[in-house]
Amino acid sequence: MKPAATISQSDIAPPAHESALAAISGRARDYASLTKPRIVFMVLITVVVGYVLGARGGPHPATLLSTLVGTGLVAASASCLNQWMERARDARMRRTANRALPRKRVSPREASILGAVLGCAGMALLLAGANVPAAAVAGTTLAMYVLVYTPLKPRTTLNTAIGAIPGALPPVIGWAASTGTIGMEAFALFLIVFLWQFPHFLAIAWLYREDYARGGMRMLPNVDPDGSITARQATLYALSLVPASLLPTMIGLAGHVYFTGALLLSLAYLAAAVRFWAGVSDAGARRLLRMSFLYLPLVLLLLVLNPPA
Ligand code: HEM
Ligand SMILES: CC(C)=CCC/C(C)=C/CC/C(C)=C/COP(=O)(O)OP(=O)(O)O
Repeated sequence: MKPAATISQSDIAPPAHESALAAISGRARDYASLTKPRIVFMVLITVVVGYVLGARGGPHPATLLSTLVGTGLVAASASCLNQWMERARDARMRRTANRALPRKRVSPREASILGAVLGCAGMALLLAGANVPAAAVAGTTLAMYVLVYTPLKPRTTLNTAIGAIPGALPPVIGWAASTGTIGMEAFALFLIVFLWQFPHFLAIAWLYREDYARGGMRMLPNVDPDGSITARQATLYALSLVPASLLPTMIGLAGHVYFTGALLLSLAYLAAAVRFWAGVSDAGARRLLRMSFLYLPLVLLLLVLNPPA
């Protein structure tokens, strides 16, 4: 029988090419995580909706593709630069301490270069493959997110109201890419996503209030310990989202099935906010956050599926 002592490391270690592949895929995962892929995906859904509604009757696949890839790259750049700027604060918060920068799996220099390259590539693609209005809105979105919202996070609780502007501009990018203009319809899409964000991030701000305080971020729950103002604000914004959700039908952008669906969904979102307000709790905030993840994709789907009669 072969004595145990003769079993060498090479008997159990993976072959060299396999560990090299694992190291490369680990690196790729670290870089990809800097782009917050799930948020970029959701942002791109709002872009598609803006584009398709603007292009009813004749979407141009090549322009749509350039718009999506271009905006995706710009949004990825925004997240990357945001994490580069917040690396020290992210290290102090549990939710973000495991990110690639605080864990030192990617260097600040690499992240800033990646952010700049993604941003330039995305802007160039939008200019070449979409149009100037779409590129201008995307550039404004990037600048507002990175140069205004991100530096304001540790300074004022108004940061989120300002961050909601770049958050709501992506459907306008889509609309501008397909129509070359920014009109009333683009404003209706902007308004829905803008108002939708308040209950979304106020629920998050409540759930992570201790974490935000550790990181020195000024969020409403940090100056509102019993959550009454936070929950009231979430409810008021959910309430204003009810008429805003109906606007697309009123301005001839969507039909009556959309109207009914949007009414029911916005009332359900409002009910979750009211329930959170009636008895502020983590469970209530979690329900409201889950409802936010349900409301937006469904309303956007109805918008695309139900054109005006
Ligand atoms: C001021 C505006 C916003 C703020 C402060 C905000 C904040 C956040 C935070 C902190 C999370 C992480 C929650 C967690 O880890 O449990 C999150 C998740 C998410 N947000 Fe927002 N958000 C905003 C706007 C938006 C917009 C405009 C979209 C897309 C249209 C969006 C889509 C998402 C998605 C899809 C997730 C889940 C991502 C994941 O699980 O990785 N958010 N948001
Ligand atoms: C085209 C383009 C530039 C699109 C960008 C749109 C975008 C990134 C929307 C997200 C909005 C937002 C304020 C997210 C929260 O970031 P956060 O910094 O509060 O999140 P964190 O605390 O998890 O870092």
